[in-house]
Amino acid sequence: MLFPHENTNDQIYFSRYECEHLLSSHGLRSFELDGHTWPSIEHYFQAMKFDSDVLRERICQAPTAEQAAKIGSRWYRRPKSNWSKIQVVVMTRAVYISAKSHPEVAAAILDTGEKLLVEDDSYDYFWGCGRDRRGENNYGQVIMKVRAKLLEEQQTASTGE
Ligand SMILES: Nc1c(N[C@@H]2O[C@H](COP(=O)(O)O)[C@@H](O)[C@H]2O)[nH]c(=O)[nH]c1=O
Repeated sequence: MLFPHENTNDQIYFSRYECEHLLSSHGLRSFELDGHTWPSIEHYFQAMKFDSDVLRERICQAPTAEQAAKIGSRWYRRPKSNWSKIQVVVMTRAVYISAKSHPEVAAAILDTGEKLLVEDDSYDYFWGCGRDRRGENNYGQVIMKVRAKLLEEQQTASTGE
């Protein structure tokens, strides 16, 4: 059986929905960004789909990331027109700021070393790897991008540059 996650020496499979996992976007670890306090990465990401302050505020107030995702779901309302172009950058910002606000998140990301990080979602071929593992894995890519930046910052700090 392929699922659940197959972790090996060089790859880590994880789910962004597992709130307790430090690489998850659903964990309730608040951070400040763009003048608001966001309860989770998912809250910020969903709110940024829309220009309406009312809708953003509603998403920000959702008690769980799952509820924030439901309000922002493309099944209910269409995101702003440039969303598909900016969504990965928005997610990257949220993951980076979350890591800078929560040392345990930064440590968990850095702890993955050079391993390939794969968001394990049978249904999502965009953020995850999809059922056949051929998906784009954009969420895994985002975490790896943030990991490279955190590592660079750590190395700069230790060499005193
Ligand atoms: N964002 C995206 C997809 N996202 C799909 O829609 C679901 C909700 O998306 P999101 O709002 O991004 O979390 C997500 O779980 C995934 O299945 N799919 C695609 O082909 N292309 C995209 O650009």
